[in-house]
Amino acid sequence: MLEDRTQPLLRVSALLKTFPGLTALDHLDLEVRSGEILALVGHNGSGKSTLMKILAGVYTADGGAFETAPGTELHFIHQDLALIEQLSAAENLALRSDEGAAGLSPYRERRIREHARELITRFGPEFDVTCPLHQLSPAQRAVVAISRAMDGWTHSRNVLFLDEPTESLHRSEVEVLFQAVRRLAAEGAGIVFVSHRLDEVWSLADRVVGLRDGQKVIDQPVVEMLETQLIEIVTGAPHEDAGADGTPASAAGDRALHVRGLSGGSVTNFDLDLHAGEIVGIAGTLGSGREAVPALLYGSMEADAEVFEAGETPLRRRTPATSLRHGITFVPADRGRLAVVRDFTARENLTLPHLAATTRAFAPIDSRAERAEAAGAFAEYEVRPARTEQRIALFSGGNQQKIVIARSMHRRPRVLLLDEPTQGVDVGAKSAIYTAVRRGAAAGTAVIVSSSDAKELATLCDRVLVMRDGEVGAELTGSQLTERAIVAEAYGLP
Ligand SMILES: Nc1ncnc2c1ncn2[C@@H]1O[C@H](COP(=O)(O)OP(=O)(O)OP(=O)(O)O)[C@@H](O)[C@H]1O
Repeated sequence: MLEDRTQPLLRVSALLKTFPGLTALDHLDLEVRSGEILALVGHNGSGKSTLMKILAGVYTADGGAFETAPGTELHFIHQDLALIEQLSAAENLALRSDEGAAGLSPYRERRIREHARELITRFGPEFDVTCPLHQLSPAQRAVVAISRAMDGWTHSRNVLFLDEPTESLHRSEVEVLFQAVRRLAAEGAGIVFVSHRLDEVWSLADRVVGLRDGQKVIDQPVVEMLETQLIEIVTGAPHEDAGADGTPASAAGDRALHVRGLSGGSVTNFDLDLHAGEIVGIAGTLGSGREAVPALLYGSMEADAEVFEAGETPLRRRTPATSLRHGITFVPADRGRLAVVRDFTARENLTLPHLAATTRAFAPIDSRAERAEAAGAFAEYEVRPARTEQRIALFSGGNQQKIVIARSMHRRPRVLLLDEPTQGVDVGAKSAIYTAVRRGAAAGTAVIVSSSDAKELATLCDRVLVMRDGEVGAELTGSQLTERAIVAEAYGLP
């Protein structure tokens, strides 16, 4: 244990972690001091989550050590949030505190509900704390995880690790979270913040530690850094604006979707005319309906529609299976639960939905064709490590996202529905995904992108529908389509 109060709260020395055939952490040294916010950055697969898992006791290191100051606790919010999906927000929060044991108290239910509400409203709009977590949006689940990590601290000199906590949050929600984080740091906590959003690193961090292939390549105060320098360190490549590689596809072609009066979840009377080759964004704050639109269009969320036509074909009973048959595919935000078969290899996950293409009649799967297809997708999307035979669950979060997007683009769908497509993805991969989406649109796919990232929508889309209170509040195109305008419309600002 670190004894002296002027010493760091956490010191990591020469930490080493290997997995078969790769070194995930290569003799990493790191210090976290009281009162500082440290941004931990690095490309997908650079070792950030591995470091946190070792400190949290999930993995054992193969070498090196770490120590904490007396009384300092380490708290973690992992990418997968580690919440119990079948329980409500209130119950998840009660598990963290002594309330979980007070099962006989008649007032227990009310008390845990009130406690949960109190914690959750620190981070923005209140929601139903008694509803099971799997019915909440990703952003609401993140809010529950953050509330749980900050609940019940007896003193402030703890270290809080946040692994991409803002991925599903809108900009204003991010600012609420940042204010809470800054308050904790000002009270003496050490914060380690993992993010691929460099603008967030800029606005929040005091110091930046950069990892590349498990090694520390930079450790310096943020004020001494240039943004381009940071991007180069993280990607290992000269900086190019992620959105600067081509103009948005704008050739509006045949009708892909014609929808009138779509209602379901928090959305009412949603109308859409989508054409081949168009990229249409869906923006809006948490609770505006933005996050429900792709699932409603896909049929994975219950919805009614007065008119729903794919091309010229009316779809009366819509389910994911009928959508797929009519060329409508969906990449959900919550890929860990909804988009991958965790025990299958990356190759199997890539080729599963379209095995017919690599299967000859009455013959086993043509594994050579399947392998060639997987290798091609890995190269195109820069998936790391380039091991198509590795179980998908062993890839880092961002690399899993690249695999899922590659899969859905493969069969040239009529309509591609993307929910938070670059969540957890580094700047290099973001650029690869934008290029692939534009290429798909140029080849005739109509794309819907629901995103909390206004800059992403302004960069990628031909037009953006801004949701407010479950309805389309504004449609932005041409010169009106800017990041600022999207945010202003989402919040009803002048
Ligand atoms: N259990 C495991 N078995 C084998 N390899 C693993 C395992 N866990 C992680 N890895 C590998 O270790 C490397 C580091 O992964 P890690 O998840 O720490 O990256 P990361 O920096 O958090 O990435 P991301 O930004 O995509 O979340 C990657 O190459 C990953 O594939």
